[in-house]
Amino acid sequence: MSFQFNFSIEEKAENELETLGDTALQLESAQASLNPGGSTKKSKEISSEENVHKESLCAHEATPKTADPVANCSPDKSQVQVLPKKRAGFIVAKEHNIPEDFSKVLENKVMEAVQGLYYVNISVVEMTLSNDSHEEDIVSKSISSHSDLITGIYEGGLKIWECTFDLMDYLSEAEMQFINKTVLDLGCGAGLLGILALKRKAKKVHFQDYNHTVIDEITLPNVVANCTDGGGDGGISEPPSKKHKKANFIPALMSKCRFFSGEWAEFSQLMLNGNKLFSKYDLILTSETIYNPDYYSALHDTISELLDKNGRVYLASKAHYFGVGGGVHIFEKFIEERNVFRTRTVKVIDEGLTRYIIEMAFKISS
Ligand SMILES: C[S@@+](CC[C@H](N)C(=O)[O-])C[C@H]1O[C@@H](n2cnc3c(N)ncnc32)[C@H](O)[C@@H]1O
Repeated sequence: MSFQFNFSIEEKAENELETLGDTALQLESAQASLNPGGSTKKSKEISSEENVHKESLCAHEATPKTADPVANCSPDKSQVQVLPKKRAGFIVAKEHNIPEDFSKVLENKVMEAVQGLYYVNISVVEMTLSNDSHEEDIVSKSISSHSDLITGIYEGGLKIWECTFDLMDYLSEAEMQFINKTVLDLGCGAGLLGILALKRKAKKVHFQDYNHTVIDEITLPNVVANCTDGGGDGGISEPPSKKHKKANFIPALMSKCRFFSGEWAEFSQLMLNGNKLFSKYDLILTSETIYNPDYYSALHDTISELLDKNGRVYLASKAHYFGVGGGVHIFEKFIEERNVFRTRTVKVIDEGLTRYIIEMAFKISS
């Protein structure tokens, strides 16, 4: 089965897109920017209003830029607003059906590429969604509150966050083996970590995000766009280039994937209770998910319930998230107190605000 990427953008969007620059418009132009420079940092003014926290979370907008996204994210410039703390827990978990016609998923999407992976241009998604009245309405809420995080409402999955690239680098450097592994991209957002695992021949890859809009508008399109052979050898290593406008879709790859939205405790219940065939994960990959200590309990329990007893978690995080209060050291302390997992720092990225890759495993495994 083959399909053609459909980039039928409405006229208005197309006009507005011109302001994004040449590379935003075409998938094939994205091919030219396969270096890690496909993203840039988010830098917003910090309001002095009470109750508005600032933090050094650094999301990379999926807009075409040329600079290195990681190097671009210096802590002093990367502050974004986050609205007042409120516990998440209102979003019930559900599984998302994969549409039969995969090409529909890519309609009105503009793709870019980074490190050999496709991802949707977030500005175009935002434009499309902000014109629609949408059930979750996270785009309008995020724009109107000038925030990349609205606790309990929107948890940041529309953007690609810096540590995703750190973890991708680490997985490559460590030559992580995915063959026959069941993998969870936890708090997936764009889903690049899960897509990497899929490309490296994982047996199954599950994607989870808090917001269903993120799964439908970002994660699913990204996975679909990467499940092509680029007109080549039947693998998915090369995305379609300028010469290969028709991408050959590989349905078997999509059949390895499942998509879920909802709060972590709810997700865990859905997998354990509503899913007789569920087998625990060999690998859980998670990036920039420990910014809020209020979520640690749910995160810890979800991992302990869903990870195979010999499984491993690879977690990427900044040292500290100003304003929200989470970070690597406070998370490790929490884990230590619970006494279920052991943690090991496997990589430190010492640029600006230090970032870490942490490995977690059960203390008692076979
Ligand atoms: C800052 S975003 C990071 C997205 C992506 N991993 C990345 O690095 O680009 C944090 C992600 O964690 C997930 N998340 C945060 N808190 C959550 C919660 N309490 N329940 C479920 N998911 C949550 C959201 O889905 C969100 O996409």
